[in-house]
Amino acid sequence: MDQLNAMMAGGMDISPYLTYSKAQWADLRQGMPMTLTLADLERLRSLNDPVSMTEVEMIYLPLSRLLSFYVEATQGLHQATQKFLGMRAQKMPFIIGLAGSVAVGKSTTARILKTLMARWPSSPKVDLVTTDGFLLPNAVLQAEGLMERKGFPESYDLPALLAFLSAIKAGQPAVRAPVYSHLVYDVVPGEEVVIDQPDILILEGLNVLQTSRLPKDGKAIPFVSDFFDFSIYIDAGEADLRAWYIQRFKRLRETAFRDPRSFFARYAQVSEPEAVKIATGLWERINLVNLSENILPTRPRADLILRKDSGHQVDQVMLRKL
Ligand SMILES: Nc1ncnc2c1ncn2[C@@H]1O[C@H](COP(=O)(O)OP(=O)(O)O)[C@@H](O)[C@H]1O
Ligand SMILES: CC(C)(COP(=O)(O)O)[C@@H](O)C(=O)NCCC(=O)O
Repeated sequence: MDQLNAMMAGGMDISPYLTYSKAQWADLRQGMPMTLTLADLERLRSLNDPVSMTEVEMIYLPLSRLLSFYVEATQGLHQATQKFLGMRAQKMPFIIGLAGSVAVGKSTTARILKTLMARWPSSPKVDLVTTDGFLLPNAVLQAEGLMERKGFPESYDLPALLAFLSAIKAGQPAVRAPVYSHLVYDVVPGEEVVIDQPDILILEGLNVLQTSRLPKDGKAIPFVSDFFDFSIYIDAGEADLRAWYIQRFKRLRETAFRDPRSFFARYAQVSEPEAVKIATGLWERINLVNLSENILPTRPRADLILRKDSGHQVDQVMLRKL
């Protein structure tokens, strides 16, 4: 600690990250071939996310190259342990955690990375799971007074998420995960996804880097991030996130909210100023509080931080060096 203080007093750079501008990061693509078409990108992009082919070239291809090195190195390390122990070679899935605020664009990034990695020459099996499936059902949230805390740590079935990750890491076949519907705003009873021994799993969600639950009864509870081989945090300023959330809400009024099954169907009927007021309220009461209390504090735990500018474009990349 004394040494750390001395370094800080001496003005030494002790940031654990290397920081790259967009252009510097883009250079690190090197020979990584473009394997996405514009049609692929249009299919992968979420509502209100203007991600472009240039963004894929400059940001996601270098990241795909970096991940290909990490996956190979991690598999090599795992094989070394198995060789040392005289064990039969067994596959160990590489797990990537993807965190960030509501409306930052995690889903689009996750789907682009999944597709790019699945198209590596080794054709790995890549799966994507979102943590919303592990939210407690609305009936439970209502009974516990947590409807306005959806997305907060206490709104998830953490033991179920940890059991899921531990089964995946152990290489178990056909591991099941529950499914959430944004349309009905609830977990879908009886619906599940089956994850069958992937080479790579992306786990995407607001709180995947969170650590705040302290051991109960002296028993240590693992963090979700203990299962990660690599983690990414998508970062943006609060004013931009708020604007994107409200813009998306307005666009959802013209699309998903028109579906009579939509939990928010009533918001398709109100005037636009009224809808903006409702979206601002949801942002301020729920998502902003969650961002400042539970999500943003986890940013320094990520291996890589993608920072977006107000146009939704990544303008800076920070890669952990320590
Ligand atoms: N009320 C809603 N109805 C339908 N789709 C929604 C709704 N809210 C969010 N979505 C969609 O759900 C996905 C996840 O959204 P979110 O949790 O805000 O994360 P992110 O924007 O970081 O991907 C996005 O693809 C978004 O378009
Ligand atoms: C479903 C979510 C909690 C995101 O869950 P995640 O997949 O990140 O675990 C979020 O998109 C959400 O709906 N938040 C509640 C407040 C709101 O309606 O905006």
